[in-house]
Amino acid sequence: MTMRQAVEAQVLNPHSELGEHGLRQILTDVIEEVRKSVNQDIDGAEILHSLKAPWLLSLIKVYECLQTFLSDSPAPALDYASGLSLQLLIDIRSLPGCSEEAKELYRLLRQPHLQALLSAHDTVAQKDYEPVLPPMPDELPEEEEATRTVCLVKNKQPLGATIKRNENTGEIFIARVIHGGLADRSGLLHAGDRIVEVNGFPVDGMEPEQVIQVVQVRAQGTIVFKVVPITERQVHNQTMLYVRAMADYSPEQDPSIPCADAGMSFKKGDVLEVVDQTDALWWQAKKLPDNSSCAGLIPSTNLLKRKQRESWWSQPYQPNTCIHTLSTVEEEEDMMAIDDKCVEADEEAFESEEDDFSSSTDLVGFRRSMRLFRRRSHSTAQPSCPPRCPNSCCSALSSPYEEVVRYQRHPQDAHRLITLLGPSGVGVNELRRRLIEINPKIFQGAVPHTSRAPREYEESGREYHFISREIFYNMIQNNRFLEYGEYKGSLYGTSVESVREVLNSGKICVMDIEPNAIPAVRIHELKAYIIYVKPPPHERLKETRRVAHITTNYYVNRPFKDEDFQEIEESARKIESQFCQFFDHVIVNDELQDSCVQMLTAVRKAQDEPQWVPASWIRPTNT
Ligand SMILES: Nc1ncnc2c1ncn2[C@@H]1O[C@H](COP(=O)(O)OP(=O)(O)OP(=O)(O)O)[C@@H](O)[C@H]1O
Repeated sequence: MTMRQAVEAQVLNPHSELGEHGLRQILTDVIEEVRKSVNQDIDGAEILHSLKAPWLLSLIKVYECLQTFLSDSPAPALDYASGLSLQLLIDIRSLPGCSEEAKELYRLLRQPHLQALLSAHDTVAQKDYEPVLPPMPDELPEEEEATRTVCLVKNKQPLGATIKRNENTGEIFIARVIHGGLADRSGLLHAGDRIVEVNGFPVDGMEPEQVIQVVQVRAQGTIVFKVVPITERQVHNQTMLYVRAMADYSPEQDPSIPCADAGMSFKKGDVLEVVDQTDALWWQAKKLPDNSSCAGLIPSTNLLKRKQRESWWSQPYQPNTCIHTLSTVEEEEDMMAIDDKCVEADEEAFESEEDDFSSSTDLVGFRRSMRLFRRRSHSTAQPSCPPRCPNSCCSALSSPYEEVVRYQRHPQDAHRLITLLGPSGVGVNELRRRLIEINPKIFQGAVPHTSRAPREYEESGREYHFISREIFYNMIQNNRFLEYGEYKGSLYGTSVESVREVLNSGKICVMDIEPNAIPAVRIHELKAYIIYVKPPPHERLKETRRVAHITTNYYVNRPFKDEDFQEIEESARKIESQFCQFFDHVIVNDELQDSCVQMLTAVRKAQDEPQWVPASWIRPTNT
């Protein structure tokens, strides 16, 4: 007999029991029938015919059974099963010589889970669902406020709430509840609740420190708060916000923080998840990657800006950094001991030196010229931003927090610009050169512009874009340069177009920059990934550069001296302290081979893995 026949037989014999098995059969059969019908092209007559099909009749019968069951709600046979079982136990125990069956029944009835089951049965049978509340006092004083008693079980972790005192009334209030802390997780204490008692001690008139002492008496165990709940709770402003810290912050050094223990320290470059911005002054945030469930207090943007202005502890990056200067770097004037064994450097020497490295057009002399220009200009006062700073770096960098979002480059999108940054002599150029050499089909530098005349062997668009001074100035006016400068009477610069050209060709553009150019490359279009090349510890620096040669302001290729190492280290310290918040990756340039491998890995990550990037790159902001 098939399943379907069985079901139909059941329908034809209405007196047979519709047991669980039968019901399952009916439902299985119905599903089967429906599946078949769906696959068939059924016309109207067939649908009508199927209305008297046995499976449909079975289904109707099931429906009717369910309806009957719902209308006759089941009533308990008795509502004192636990009492009955107790009586039974007493009776069995008093039997003089009881049978094995009676002993077994005694054992069964004594089992705690059976007793619990019978008790639950009685509770349901007696519909005894409400808690027993103490009787209401007949006469309640009208002005008495409704209080709530809150018991929290503490296990060494902090309570996760701060308190404040109303100076006029002396009343103690919960100032804020820390996101993810004990009080927050309990859901019973809220900012604005008035604390009346702690562990039975009335707290009105106490100093907040005294209240804390009462709470801290018990490091562990139950703490009982009697509170008058706030009537209108603040709506928590919990929009998801991720920021990168552009300044260091230490609650221990901040006398204005409401509760230093609840504060969270952070360093430049840390990514923070702001979980609560309800308070205008003190936000709550977690440091990513998030290891703790509990948030900490951090100053809001406005408050931190104010603190920075007051310059208490942090020295934010002063954004007068565009190297938009056309001041000519004069010939050497400063005193410096000349090493006779070395070749004195001039631009020509640098350029032929570069040409010796490789015939690659990426390795033109611009970099040396540019670096020399930069080095020399570093000793002079930094120019300030021109009125129309091309990259609005002033506004972007003066904020102590930069909003960031997680971004992963789509394979079809242009590559991110790879920028290398580091103290002069650390090996930025070496690493950049090696990267391009590894795979020139993938990596390429941008062709710079210059106002100087081409040499015999040079071709415009290969070594440089050779342009007139006027055109160069015009490009400066139109903010076309990521950075530019003047060296020995000629202008040099890297334009956005040159970088764009490389990116549009599908290659990865690799560029070395000075810190001053950071704002110019951190833009939506280029999405620069900044790799900082850091010197290794002093001994390793000396060891690895034993046979290497440095090119200084004056000489090409002379062996490294102790002063060079000191200069590199000093410059590294300055760059790190001012700009570390912009580093996406740090490579310690110890063994050259290792550094190259690290660089390839970093470049792959930059292009293929999600990274935190400024939110303004992804969506326009109002700032
Ligand atoms: N890890 C390393 N081990 C040994 N030598 C290195 C290492 N990195 C770089 N060098 C060598 O150090 C010298 C200086 O490197 P490089 O010219 O790349 O410096 P730089 O950071 O570009 O500075 P600058 O812009 O002033 O030229 C070069 O001779 C280079 O080969």
